[in-house]
Amino acid sequence: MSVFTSVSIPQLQTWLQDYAIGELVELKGISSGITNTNYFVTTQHNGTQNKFVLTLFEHNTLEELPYFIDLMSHLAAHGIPCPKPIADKSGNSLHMLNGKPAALISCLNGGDIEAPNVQQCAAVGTVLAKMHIAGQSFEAEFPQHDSHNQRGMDWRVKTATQVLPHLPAADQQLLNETLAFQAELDTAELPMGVIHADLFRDNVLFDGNEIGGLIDFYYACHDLLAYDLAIAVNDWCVNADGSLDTPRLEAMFNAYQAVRPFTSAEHAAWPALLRIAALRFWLSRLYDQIYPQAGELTHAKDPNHFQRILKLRTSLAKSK
Ligand SMILES: Nc1ncnc2c1ncn2[C@@H]1O[C@H](COP(=O)(O)OP(=O)(O)O)[C@@H](O)[C@H]1O
Ligand SMILES: N[C@@H](CCOP(=O)(O)O)C(=O)O
Repeated sequence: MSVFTSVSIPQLQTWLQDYAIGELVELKGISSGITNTNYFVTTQHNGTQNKFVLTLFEHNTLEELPYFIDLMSHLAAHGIPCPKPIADKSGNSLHMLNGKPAALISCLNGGDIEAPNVQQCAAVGTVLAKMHIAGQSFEAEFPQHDSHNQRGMDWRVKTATQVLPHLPAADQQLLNETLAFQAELDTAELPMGVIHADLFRDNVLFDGNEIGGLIDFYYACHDLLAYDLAIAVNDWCVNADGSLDTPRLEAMFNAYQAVRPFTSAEHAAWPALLRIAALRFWLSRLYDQIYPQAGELTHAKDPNHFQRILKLRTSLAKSK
């Protein structure tokens, strides 16, 4: 159950008085999700019912959030299917609620899929490339935003230090070898921009083979564009043992290239980026396992899955 901060109906009714979205009809906690508190909110306005998602941010300060709110507004305005933040009567989309920063966003259609098919992987490749392109005008429009990378190189190095003493010798060796590899990796020629940074299957809503939308932009940041595709490939295009499934990989990769072709430097770095992307999620899952947050982690995620992926991507990179 992922409602960490409860909101009562009278509390929300008071909060919604600043918005022009009508009367509250229903408030329903969302059980999936592991980071923030989310509710479905239904209102009635001029005889029409509208559905929204209310998010209470459990780990971000109010100051950190405008980047994500402005990013979603920008992407939605540029045709990327993603939630649109709802502004109040004064034009503000961020407010405190029950001691937490909170925002209302539009509710998208569809649900997440466990076992994606080739068409769905292609659709993700296409939308991710379009998002990367739309991100360029976002960075030009909002140069003042500090896009803090919560899971970048500094975090990976710090987290590795925290988990290393708890690992068996073989995993320590794998981790040390990968840390040395990422420190040596020359990324100077690789295009950067806004990345989603966590485009896993649970962050894309599908209606059949059609994308309803991308959600959970709260790791978005300025980083290597091809790394974002590597993150998605490592979740969407793998078999149960972590090996890459060629038809899904080709579908996602080619669909991405059709919209934003890789540079030759990105092609050369691709095996390395798959490896770094595996490291990032191995580390976060290890950290959550070794240092569980009391009452918070409701859906434990298996670090060994990403250890296997990292080993496989390491062999792949060495074979190139
Ligand atoms: N804009 C949205 N439209 C529809 N459903 C949403 C939307 N945002 C979140 N959800 C639902 O809420 C769930 C949790 O959201 P998510 O952002 O992944 O939470 P967390 O950040 O806590 O992991 C999603 O799996 C999805 O079912
Ligand atoms: N999609 C990730 C979870 C999000 O990352 P975290 O750093 O918040 O744990 C996963 O499946 O591990």
